[in-house]
Amino acid sequence: ATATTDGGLDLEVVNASKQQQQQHATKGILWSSSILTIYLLALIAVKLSLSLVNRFLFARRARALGCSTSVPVYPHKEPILGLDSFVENLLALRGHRLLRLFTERFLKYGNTYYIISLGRWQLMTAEPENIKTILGTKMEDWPIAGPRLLTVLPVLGPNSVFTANGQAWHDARAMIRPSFVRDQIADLECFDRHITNLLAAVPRDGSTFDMQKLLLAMTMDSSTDFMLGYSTNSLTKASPEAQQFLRDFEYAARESAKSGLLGMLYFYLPRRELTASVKRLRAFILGYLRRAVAEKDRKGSAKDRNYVFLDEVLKLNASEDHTIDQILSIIIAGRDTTAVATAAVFYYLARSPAVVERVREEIREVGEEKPTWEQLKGMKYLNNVVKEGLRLFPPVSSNSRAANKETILPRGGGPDGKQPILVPKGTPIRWSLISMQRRKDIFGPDAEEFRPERWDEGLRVGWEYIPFHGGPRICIGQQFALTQMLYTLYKFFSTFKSIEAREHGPFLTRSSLTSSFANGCMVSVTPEKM
Ligand code: HEM
Repeated sequence: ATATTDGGLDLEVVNASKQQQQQHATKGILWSSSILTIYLLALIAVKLSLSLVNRFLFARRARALGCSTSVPVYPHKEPILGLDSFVENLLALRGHRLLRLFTERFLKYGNTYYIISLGRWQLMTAEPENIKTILGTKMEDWPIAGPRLLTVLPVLGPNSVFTANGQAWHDARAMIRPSFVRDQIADLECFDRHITNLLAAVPRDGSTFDMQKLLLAMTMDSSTDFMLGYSTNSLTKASPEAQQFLRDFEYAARESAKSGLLGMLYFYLPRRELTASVKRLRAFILGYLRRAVAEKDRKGSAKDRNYVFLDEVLKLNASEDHTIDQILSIIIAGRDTTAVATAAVFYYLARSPAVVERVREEIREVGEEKPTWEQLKGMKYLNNVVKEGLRLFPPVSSNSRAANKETILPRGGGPDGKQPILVPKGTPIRWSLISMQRRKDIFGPDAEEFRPERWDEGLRVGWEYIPFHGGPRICIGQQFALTQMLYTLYKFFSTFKSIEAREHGPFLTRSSLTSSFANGCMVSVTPEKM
């Protein structure tokens, strides 16, 4: 290019070379984006082929192991993340119909089926043989993991009896087991004190009250009494610290349920309030722990009762943190469950006057103001009433685990769902006790009805009825809970002639750490002594 007076050629030349540069750049971009596209397509193709190969190999292994490869699948409209079922779950959760939705799906798709849960295949089951395998015969293949772990992890940490697996779980369970031997459970003084407080709080003028709320207060009072030796006394005169403990406990339980729902996402959300609540909960227990240490050798302490869990645990010289982990676990495991299970019995009794009459007859036969453990256990009908309540509304209505290796479940495959299936490593599984314990093919056509007499008619059940689960991790507080329920019912129907339902809407349940009545258990009583 030569110079001109106005420099025009120079400009043209510059413009031309700019254009060329731009063309080069555009070509470069196009080139690299096509390479990227080819690379991505190749990656997808490789992934797809690998997944097809894996599927093929998996199916071959399954067949070689005698497993069926045909397992029902939820008919997703959005089959990548499974957002359709997720939204359906969320809506049901908000409408307090999640448990009902689980049951409806089992009726539609079979007692074991696959569903996508936020991009991940998950198994659902209401099959006793599968649950027996997960909790019993192949427990090692199905540790506490996935949603079940996430739900309690923020509050209990990884070393509590309720969250740990393997040796850590063995150690934690061994630490608390001696505290649940029969002699302790049969000490009814503690229950008596708190049921007396509950009875005093029941309105005598026939007005409506929430039985579930009273029972939640009572079980918190009795479990803190049993564990710490001092009760929160929420039914009578809760101290400001006890009131704060109750608030923190409720808050932590609510937040835990959220973490179960949101999964790992929850751990990225700000959790300052939860951290503060958990810190206060632990400090509350620590206060009693240190007091127990100080009082260990001192006589005549001001404790509410003679047998105290904490005193027994101190003998083991475990660290403060470890002890607090276990105490918090037991309160979380035992408080709401026992309250809701008892509320469920009241819920059904409030709708079954003939059953109440039989219960009162049996109480009259015993005729004691304060029955013994043996007398309570000998009350056949009352025990059946409790059993039937726990069948229709087990407070741990649904639960889950995840496979830590490729493993076999005995049911779910083939046209009748009765053949074994091979489950890939990492698969989470959720079971629904409430759906299983209401199955008509197990409990008969009237499975949805409250009929305690069914337990006297030769009904033979094993893993079909497991409100406390089964296997090595069976609820350690089962006898504690049953005794408290029997004692509560005995004292209640020694005091009141009848109980009436004051709410007749559908059976709505709130799903949190455990299940509960979404709108409480609204009843009134007839204030007449026997
Ligand atoms: C009606 C009342 C109760 C019901 C329905 C119930 C139910 C259950 C269930 C289903 C489990 C197994 C959870 C799992 O493996 O994921 C469990 C575990 C447990 N429960 Fe209960 N429970 C009740 C009351 C209690 C009480 C009163 C206590 C203690 C005072 C208690 C303490 C525990 C503990 C510590 C575990 C963990 C056991 C382990 O993993 O080794 N529960 N409970």
